[in-house]
Order: sequence, then structure tokens, then C-alpha cells
Amino acid sequence: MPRTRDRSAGARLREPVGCALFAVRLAWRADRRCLLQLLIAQLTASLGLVAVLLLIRYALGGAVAPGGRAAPAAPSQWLIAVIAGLVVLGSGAGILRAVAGARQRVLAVKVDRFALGLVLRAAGRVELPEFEDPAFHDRLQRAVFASRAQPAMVVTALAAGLQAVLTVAAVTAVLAVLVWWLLPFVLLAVLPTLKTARDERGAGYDLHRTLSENRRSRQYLEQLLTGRDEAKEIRALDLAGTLRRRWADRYGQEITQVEAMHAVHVRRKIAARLAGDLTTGAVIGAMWWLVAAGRVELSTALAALAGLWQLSLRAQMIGALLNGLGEAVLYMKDLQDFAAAAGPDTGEPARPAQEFTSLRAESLAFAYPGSTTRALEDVSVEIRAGEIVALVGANGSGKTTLAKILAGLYRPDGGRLLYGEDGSGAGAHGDADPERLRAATSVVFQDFVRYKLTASDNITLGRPETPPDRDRAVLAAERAGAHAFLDRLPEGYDTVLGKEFTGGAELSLGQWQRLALARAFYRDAPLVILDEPTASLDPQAEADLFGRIRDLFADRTVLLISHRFANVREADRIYVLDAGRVVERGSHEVLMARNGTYARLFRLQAQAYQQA
Ligand SMILES: Nc1ncnc2c1ncn2[C@@H]1O[C@H](COP(=O)(O)OP(=O)(O)OP(=O)(O)O)[C@@H](O)[C@H]1O
Repeated sequence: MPRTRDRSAGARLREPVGCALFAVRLAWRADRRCLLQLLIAQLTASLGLVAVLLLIRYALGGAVAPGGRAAPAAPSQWLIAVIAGLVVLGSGAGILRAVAGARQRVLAVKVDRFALGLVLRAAGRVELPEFEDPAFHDRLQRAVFASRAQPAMVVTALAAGLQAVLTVAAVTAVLAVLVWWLLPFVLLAVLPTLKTARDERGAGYDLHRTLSENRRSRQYLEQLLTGRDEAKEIRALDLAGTLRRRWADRYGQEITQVEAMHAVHVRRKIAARLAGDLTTGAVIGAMWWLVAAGRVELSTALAALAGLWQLSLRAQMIGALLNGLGEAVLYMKDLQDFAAAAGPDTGEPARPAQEFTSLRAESLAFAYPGSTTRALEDVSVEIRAGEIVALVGANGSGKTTLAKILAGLYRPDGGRLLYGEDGSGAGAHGDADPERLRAATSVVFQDFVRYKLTASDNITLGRPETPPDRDRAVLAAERAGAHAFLDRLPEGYDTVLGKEFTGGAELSLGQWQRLALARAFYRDAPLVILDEPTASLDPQAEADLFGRIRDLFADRTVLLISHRFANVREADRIYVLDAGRVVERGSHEVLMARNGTYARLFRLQAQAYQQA
């Protein structure tokens, strides 16, 4: 969606200035020494240009007599001294350019790191529901884009712009002394360029905004075509060509829009350039006539024309800079807004809670953001300390959704969530405080993350707030049945689990699942949520886990989600979900006696095993 353009003039001015200052602040915080060196180098270079102009004027004044004839008494030493002066100034300018270029590149990397760090910190603070919103992903993508190169670009453009403005001011002052009447013509020569620069500003940014989702979907296809995890299925289905065509299609749409935008602006730019150059040509012609008529000295005319030429060059430069700056400042706004929109910094990761007494959900209702149907409706469950509570139900019945709410990852839309005896863990609205819930919980998701880091990291990331403890990691791995295969890896626990990295190894899916379990053991939180924890385990490993679940999680409270009814029969209480509602609850014995959905599905599964 294009930006709204009906802002007041004050806001239109304040916003870019604010964004530019934000970029300067970023650079200042990233490396103030580097920033100052860059500014000093550029400002000194602009003073050098003024010196060059004055030298040319005096050299010509000495070499050319009034009326354009060569001065007979021009001392050759004077000319050689002037040339030597120009060489020294040229050399100084070269050195300054080298210093400024190097400082600029170093500063760009540092500012990039700083700005991207802001985005990553803000992204880490964003609540989970935001990730369901395509607009959030557009904002995130634009903030990442803005953090890369844009702040450095703003700072460099500001410094270069400052240099150009100072140069223009200095050259204008020289011209005002030499030929004051030339100044209005100079203005005439540069105005069209400045006008087109103003018109073009923002058009690139508007297009960038419009293309956000298209670019994300193209990047997703690029990931499919280049990712290691996807490579096998893409080849098995021979999908590469089909996906590449879709990718090319999306790129094609983007290129068409970029071409259309630039086609408009290049025409305007050419027209502005020609108009400006025509004025310059007319001024040169007039100057020729004035010199021929003896009204202006040749030396003055030449210095004035050199000045005019420099001025129009600088004006073109200022135009281009304004253009780039105006656009970069808009990108900066994306970065600034994204960094500001995330909640307050939570600082260090929270330490898992030591105690858990109870968690009670009363008549919970929940719909995913952007969804019209509710995933949960009037759901009441209770989990008391030391219990094993199970959720069962068909695909899509709401088990994982309920687990995510109980783990403090989503806030319910209706009903109450009470944490602790009498709801003592309540947050601001009387409901359980999600942060406290998260601190009390260790979740093994159905689609757990396979961190392409070392095996040890995969376990110890369960407790990010404390330094990794190898002994505890080994203990956790032993309890999860992962120690034997981790120990056999080329570098043991220090092996990187990702073949994209040098020395990297790969695990089987079941082994990854044990590693995820080891992470949960290592986290050592009082409430453990296991969502299909044995989906990838072999029957022996599965039987071992469920056979020992009370021992393994002694002194812990467990919420267990499983499709296999045999696995939950030991639970203290079982909740059967159907289409987002709890339809039955009780122990295995109670539910079997009731002879409802649970009993029917339990017998169905048991029969299947008996027949096999
Ligand atoms: N992120 C999401 N956005 C929108 N709808 C979702 C999202 N995740 C799940 N749903 C929907 O919510 C409902 C419940 O899904 P949920 O994952 O909780 O089911 P489940 O019982 O855990 O299923 P399964 O046994 O297949 O894991 C389903 O209708 C599903 O389509």
C-alpha cells in the first residue's frame, strides 16, 4: 500500500530530519571516531576545491594580460609554482579521498551490524501472534532491508551533501566577487535538476513497499531451491524447473514495475539536464561575446566558467544525493518504526521457575490472528503439581493450540487462565502472566527446531541464562537416550549438526527428537509439555520413554499430547478434544467405562495392533 501523502508540511519536514538524525545517531553509536574522521576528510576536501579555483584564477591572471593577450612579463617560476600548488592540492585531495573511502567502508560495516542488531533485538521481543500476520513480515523484511547499508548510506550522503553544499557556497562566494551577475544564470542552470530530484524522491520507496510481499514469496522460492533440508524432496519430485519458473515469474513482475518507474523518471531527468545545459551553453556564449567586446577579462571569464561548471556538477550531485537521501531516509523510518514497535527489552533470559502448583484454564476461547473460526471454544482443563495430564483428539482438534496457550505463547481471547493456587501468578489482567508461564515451562514441540549448531548447544540452549554445563548436558542426553550416539560423533558433543558447515554431521529424525528431549531435561522446568514426543522414535524407544515417564519426570508436572492412546493410559487425567472443545475428561478407567469417543478410539487402535 502506498504511503499516505496528505501529511502537513511540518510533518513532511520533521520526519526526514528525524530519520536522518536517527541514522547519524546510529553511526555515532557504532563508531564515533570513524564518523568524525570521515566528516573531517570530506570537509577538508571541499576547502581544497576552493583553493584550486583561486589558484586557477591567479595563475591565469598572471599568464594572460587584459584583452586576452599573453602577458609578456609572466615569470615562469610563478607558473611552475602554481602548477606545483595544483599538484600538491591534487595529491592532498587523493589522500583525503582514500582516507574517506576507507573510513566510509569500515563505518558502513559497523553501522550495518549495529542497525541489524536493533532489528534482531526487536524481532526477538515481538509476541508470537505477530508472526501470523503477513503485514508484520512485510515490516520485518523492510526493516532488515533498511538496516543493511541504508544507515551508512544516509550518513555518507549527509557527509557528501554537506561537502557539496559547502563547496557550492564557497564557489558561489568566489563567483559573487568575480562576476556577480552570473549567479541568477547558475540558479537557472541547476533548478530543473533539483526539481526532478525532488519529484523522483520517494517513488523508489513506494515501489519497494508495494513489492514487499512479492519479494518475500520470491525469497521463499529461492530458499526452496537452494536449501539443504528441501533439496531431497525437490529432487524426488523433480520440482526445480516448476519452482524456478514461478520464481522467474515473480521476478518478472518486479522488473516490469521497476522498469515502468524508471522509464518515467529518466525522461524527466533527461529533459531537466538538457534545460540546465542549454542555460550553461547560453552563459558560455554570452561570456565569449563579453570577452571579445573587452568588457570582461579572459582570466576572470575562464575562472567564472570553471566555477559555473563546478557549480552545475555539484548541483547535479546534490540532486542525486537528495534523491538517494530522501529515499534512504524513508527506509530509515521503517527501521526506526520496527525497532520502536517491539515491546520493552526484557534483558537477560528469565531463569526457569523452580516451583509449580497448578494451572487452570476456565472456558478458554481462542482464534488465530486472521482466522474467522475459533481453534478453541469453552475449553476448561486443570493441571496440578506432580500430575501427568494428557490431551488426545483427532488432527486439528486443538491440542497443540491449547498447549501453546498453557505455555504462555498465546493469550486466550476469552475465558480465564489461572496460574498458581488462587491465581497468584496472575499478570496485569488477572490472567496468568505469559512470561511467568514461559519461565515455568519446558516444551518439546511437535515441530521442534533442529539447531544447526553443536550437539552441546542443542542441549544447553535449554538454559540460555546460565553458562553451558557439559556434565549436566551429558546427564540430560543420557536421560533422553541420546548420549550413546552423540558420543560417537566425530567431535562428540562439539560436532556441528549441519552438513552445510565444515566438519558438520547429520542425525536421523528420531535422534533429533531425542536431542530435543535432552534439551527439555536440561531446561529442568517444573511443567513439561510434550507434544507428540515419540512421533519419530522407534517402538522400543517409545515404549521406554512412556514406561519410565513417571521416573524420568519425577517431581515434575507433565502435559502430554499423543495420538497413540496406549501412551496416555497412565495419565492421571485425560482430556479428549474434538473440533476445539473438550468432549470427555477423566482417567483411562473412567473414560473406558464411559464408553464414549475415547473408548471407541482406544479399542480401534488396540484392534489394529492385535490384528497385525
Ligand atoms: N498458526 C495457525 N493459524 C491459523 N490456524 C491455525 C494455526 N495453527 C493451527 N491452526 C488451526 O487450528 C486448529 C487446531 O490446530 P492444532 O494444531 O491445535 O491441532 P492439533 O489437535 O494439535 O492437530 P494435530 O494432531 O494434527 O497436531 C486447526 O483447525 C488448524 O487448522
